[in-house]
Amino acid sequence: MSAPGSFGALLAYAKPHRKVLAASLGITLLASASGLIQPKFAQEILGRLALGTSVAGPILILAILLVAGALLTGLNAWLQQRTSERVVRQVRRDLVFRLIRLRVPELDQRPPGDLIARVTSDSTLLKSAATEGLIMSVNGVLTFIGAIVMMATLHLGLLAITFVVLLLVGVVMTIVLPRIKAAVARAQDSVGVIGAMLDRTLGATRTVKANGAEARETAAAQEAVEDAYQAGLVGARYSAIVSMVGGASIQTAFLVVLGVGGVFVANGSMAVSELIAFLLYVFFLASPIASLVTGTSMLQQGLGAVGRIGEVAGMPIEEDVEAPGVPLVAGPPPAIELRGVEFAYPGRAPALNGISFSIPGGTQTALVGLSGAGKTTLFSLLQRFYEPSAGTVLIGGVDISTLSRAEVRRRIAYVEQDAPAMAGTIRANLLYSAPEASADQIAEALRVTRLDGLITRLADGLDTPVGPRGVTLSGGERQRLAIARALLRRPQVLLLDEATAQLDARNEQALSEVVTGLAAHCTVVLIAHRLSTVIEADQIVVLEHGNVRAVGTHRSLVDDDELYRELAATQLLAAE
Ligand SMILES: Nc1ncnc2c1ncn2[C@@H]1O[C@H](COP(=O)(O)OP(=O)(O)OP(=O)(O)O)[C@@H](O)[C@H]1O
Repeated sequence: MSAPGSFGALLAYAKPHRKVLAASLGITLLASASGLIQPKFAQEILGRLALGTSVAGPILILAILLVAGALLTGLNAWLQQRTSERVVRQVRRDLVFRLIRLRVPELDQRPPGDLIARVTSDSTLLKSAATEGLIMSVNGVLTFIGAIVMMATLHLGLLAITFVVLLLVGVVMTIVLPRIKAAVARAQDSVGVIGAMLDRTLGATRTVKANGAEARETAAAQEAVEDAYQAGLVGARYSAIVSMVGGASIQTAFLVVLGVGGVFVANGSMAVSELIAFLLYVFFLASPIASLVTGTSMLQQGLGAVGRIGEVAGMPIEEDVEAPGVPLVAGPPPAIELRGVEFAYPGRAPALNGISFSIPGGTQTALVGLSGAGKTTLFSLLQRFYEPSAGTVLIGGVDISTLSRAEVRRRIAYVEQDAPAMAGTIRANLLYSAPEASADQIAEALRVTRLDGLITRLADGLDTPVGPRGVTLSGGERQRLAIARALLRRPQVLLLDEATAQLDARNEQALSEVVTGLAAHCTVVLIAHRLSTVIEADQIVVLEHGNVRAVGTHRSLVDDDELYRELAATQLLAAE
């Protein structure tokens, strides 16, 4: 695979469209060739006029060439732009596919706004580079060679003079073009930062407003806006230099050729018609040079974006999560076993230090411990969001590292710590875990989670939108919605991360009873900070600094474990 940002990587995007691009290049060359022979016809017409013979033939051919050239140019523009759109569509499809499947460790490190910018903004820059830029560059080179050959047939001395002047363009382009690429990459990085900043701010609007931090957030985003502007200016400056040198060199070449050619004509070593044809070629050169300049600038801009797009292609994804239409795994609730499980987040002290304990199938186990003890981390390992650095996790006696992630996750329903609802309606949120759920099943899940009252109060009932991240619901309603979603999944294993933390006493009690009842159908593991859920548990695992400190029932732990007793006596496990 080509390195991100390399020309090879850019070509890879164009490769699937090589036939259309080749056709388009062919048309471009044809149009250029027709332009290339026009000065020859002009020379012919001038010659015939001098001799007094008919010029009708050459004029007719010239007219046909002009019309055909215009038609071909139109067709070409359409072909190129359609291909550009297709390239962008493919890049966006690939990026979206990969971003949704990025591994959790990668996602935990990357600001979503920057990742989004790669799909929206970087891909747009690639648009013209992978098609128009490529064709213009190749066409520029080939037409340039064509013009040089034609000029060589007219006068070698004048060609040599023209060359010297044009050499300047080559030197300037070699120096300037890599700088355009760097400037574009910097500008795109800044666009990514703007996305990341806004994502951060808009994702926490209430915190921003409550802290009166609008000015600070605006200033931070404006800094990135300014960076993008400055980088854009640098790119614009270099592009201007290239165009200026391109244009000036043509004019210089024209004047020099006119002067020197004039001398040749005066001393009779060159015909006037030859000089005029040669001068027309010098002017004609402006077109391939402009093509080259614009085309290579576009390519450099594309390369700046290709680097950022290619980075995503290099990020590891979860390749084993595709399971379209595969039903949840049915069967008796499985036992869960952890054997010597060790884990550390990148660059952090170990979060789990060789944990071992068993959860019998069809029971309810509560994990308790001080904040940061490693409870949520354990859930992440159970679902293979992260992999342990040592030890084994077994579900139903099977080492989950031998199963695909899809298979592991199909057994499990998970209610996250902050129970996020997804933008959309209440119904969409419920069906997210179980698209096939019947109206009766939905009604039952709502009844159990005591959401039925809320639904009847809402004018649009189940079709009420919940807003971004479910902001139009209360914290407790959001939590109950997440639990209802998990129940509809009818999982073998139910993981509840402090799922009842935001519920009022009545709802909490009701849900605790539901959860206890569920243990008959699935293995329930819950992270608990409150006593009511813990008391009912068949087993309680007390974690401390990534170690299992004690395992037992509420009664036995109150008697035997000091930390548990302390937890039970304080707000963590509220009043007995
Ligand atoms: N994604 C992450 N990247 C790096 N470190 C993390 C990450 N998630 C958690 N940690 C760290 O790992 C340790 C264990 O965190 P974990 O979330 O498992 O604790 P917890 O017992 O669930 O705490 P709480 O009860 O407060 O939710 C903590 O020190 C935490 O700072």
